[in-house]
Amino acid sequence: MKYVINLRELTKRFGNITAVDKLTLQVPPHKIFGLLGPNGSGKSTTIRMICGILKPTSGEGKVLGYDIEKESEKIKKSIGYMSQKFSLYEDLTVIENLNFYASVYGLNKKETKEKIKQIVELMGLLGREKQMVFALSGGLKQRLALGCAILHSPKLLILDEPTSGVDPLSRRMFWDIIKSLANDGMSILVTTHYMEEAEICDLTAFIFNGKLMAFGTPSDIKKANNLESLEDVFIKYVRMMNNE
Ligand SMILES: Nc1ncnc2c1ncn2[C@@H]1O[C@H](COP(=O)(O)OP(=O)(O)OP(=O)(O)O)[C@@H](O)[C@H]1O
Repeated sequence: MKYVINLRELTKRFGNITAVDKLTLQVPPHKIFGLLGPNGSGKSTTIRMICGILKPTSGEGKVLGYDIEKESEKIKKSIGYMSQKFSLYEDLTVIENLNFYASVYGLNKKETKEKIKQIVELMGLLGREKQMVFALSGGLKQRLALGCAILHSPKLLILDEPTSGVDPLSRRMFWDIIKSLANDGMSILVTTHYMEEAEICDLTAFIFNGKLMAFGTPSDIKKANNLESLEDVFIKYVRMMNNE
């Protein structure tokens, strides 16, 4: 497969608001792809269309080779999704949460046992299997949520602001895991407001008012703008959009 995400002129309007405006981009496999933009720029709307849960007003898109309108069920089964809200059951233990998601994904007994063992180790949750989720720190909850999102070994993992509200050490550990998943062949789409995280991505896209402003590697985008950091690029675009 040439592209895991292939969008052509993808557009979503809500009444007279154009949340996503003729978005065209292609993301090759095995990359960490960062979707960047200020609040309300259209990132979540784009992600909802990519996941097949929101129909575009016009344009088209393929995700893992599947059409986002006609084959949304196949997309839903092949992707992993984690948002800042974590979707964990607070009154269940770590292992009960993992078992629950394994059954949702239809894993058999043997797969469940093997996969959970692997994930508990990878996420640094060894020894905490029987702890209740409500008693875990934000960073541990975040890694457990990530573990639940990858139980079915998705080819594409979508992370919507996954590190909001967790401390710097937890963020560092989280990104080390993301990098190792990408090294093992997973493709990753991540949105973040932290530009130092965006610098880690292999590819980034900046969207403002639903429109694509830049797409490329962090170093190409910095070079094209003659700036030293993605934070400077981000600020430049915000000022341009505000006509400052
Ligand atoms: N269901 C909806 N109905 C009406 N307007 C919507 C709906 N969903 C999003 N919007 C509008 O579309 C625009 C893009 O919103 P979106 O949530 O995609 O932005 P975002 O980049 O994800 O923002 P944030 O960083 O705050 O999560 C905003 O103006 C928002 O108010």
